[in-house]
Amino acid sequence: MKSIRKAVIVDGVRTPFLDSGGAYSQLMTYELGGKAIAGLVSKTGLDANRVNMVTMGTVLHEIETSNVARESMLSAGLPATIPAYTTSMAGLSASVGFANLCDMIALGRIEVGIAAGVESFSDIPIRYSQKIRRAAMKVRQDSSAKNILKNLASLRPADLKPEMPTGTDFTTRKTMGVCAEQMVRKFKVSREDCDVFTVRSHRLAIEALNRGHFEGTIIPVQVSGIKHPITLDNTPRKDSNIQKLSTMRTIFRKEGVITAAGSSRFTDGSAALLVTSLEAANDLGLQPLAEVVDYQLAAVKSLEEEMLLGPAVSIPVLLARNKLSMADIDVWELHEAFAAQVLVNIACMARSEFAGEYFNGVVPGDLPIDKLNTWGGSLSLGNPFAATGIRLLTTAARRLQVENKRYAVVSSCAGGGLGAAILLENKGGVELRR
Ligand SMILES: CC(=O)SCCNC(=O)CCNC(=O)[C@H](O)C(C)(C)COP(=O)(O)OP(=O)(O)OC[C@H]1O[C@@H](n2cnc3c(N)ncnc32)[C@H](O)[C@@H]1OP(=O)(O)O
Repeated sequence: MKSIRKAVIVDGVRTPFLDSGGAYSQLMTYELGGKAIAGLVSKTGLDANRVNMVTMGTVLHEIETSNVARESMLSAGLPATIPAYTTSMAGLSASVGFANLCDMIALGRIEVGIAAGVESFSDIPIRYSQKIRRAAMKVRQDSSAKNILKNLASLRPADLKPEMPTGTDFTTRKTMGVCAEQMVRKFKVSREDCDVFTVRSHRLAIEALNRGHFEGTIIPVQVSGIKHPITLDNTPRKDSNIQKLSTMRTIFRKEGVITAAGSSRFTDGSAALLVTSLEAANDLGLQPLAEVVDYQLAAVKSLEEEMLLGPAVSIPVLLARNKLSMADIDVWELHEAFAAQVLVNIACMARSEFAGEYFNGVVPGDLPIDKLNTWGGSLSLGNPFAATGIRLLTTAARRLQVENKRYAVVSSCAGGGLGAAILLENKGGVELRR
């Protein structure tokens, strides 16, 4: 067994993120996933033969390509000899693949990995109802005309209705929006603060774009039938202002705080990131953006009241283990599932009334909003679930270099009451390859 080694993030890319139902509708999920992997290899100039493992997270599994990681890397033209596997942990699906690769690097099992994520809400697995599925299985066992007729007769017109994935949590039978509103009731964040946070997300995304922060990391995607390659996200909105947002109706609860604007949208996109051992990066002549120090996966106690409290249950544990305080972190990247959900997590960690229940009486502290998601977030950039995890890591690693800071924390909530926090450290200046 080799000793523990350092994993480093070399670089990351993503496709433009597009509202679902748009130009990526013609692509199957694996094709979209392949675009990010191919873009990463091309951007870094990596000899693909040096890649030891590919992971790809996805939430909406397409049955034909159940190991979407494998199909995506093959469609990207990577050598077939590289193993690839798909990771699934709701909104943390890509993050857990990334964490796996870091552990494999630390243990000396691999040197070079690609961690990717993909989501297409335009090609979702729509199923027949359970009654039809059962009847089909019975006919498969006995395909006599008598049995076919018997099973057909057992069906009602309503059974023919296809089942669409609804985004409803299986255990609680509630949508994420309803769950977020339930958290708002306990942690008391205001509609006004949610609107301000949403406007900020769009403003910062547009500013980051104009300042060129995404240059080179958003790879152009050519889709057949569309004349020009797609080069930009279509999600940030210039009309996201307080005047407009304050008049919008709430979506998930009449007396609630969450509007369409304050919700991340169903988005298509993919992202990929190169993670290597420090030695391999040196050997390949690649300058790492950041070292991966540690990560924490966690889950909440109550799915009813805390579904999207993942950051608040994972960040304090991660920081305590690394003897860091909230104030030691200069770069924060949190997934914005809903404006209200981000504010609830911040409130939970900052307010003494929750310290006893959640943190053994110790208040983790204030998460400085001026250091949070300063290049926009999921509200403005969109939320192709698994690809978001990789976008957050790439952004955090690049922000560390652009802002010349030491520590970054990336954190996400996820369906099923899951949460992750990842600690990155900048170990030296890098001239960003744009
Ligand atoms: C771990 C996790 O990530 S959990 C989170 C998982 N994600 C989710 O659950 C997704 C939640 N989101 C949703 O369900 C949907 O996006 C919804 C229901 C909130 C909204 O969907 P839609 O009804 O399609 O919203 P739509 O895009 O039509 O917007 C409604 C209106 O608000 C306007 N609007 C939406 N966003 C903005 C904005 N940021 N600024 C200004 N106006 C806006 C639209 O223009 C539209 O106006 P119109 O009616 O005049 O055309």
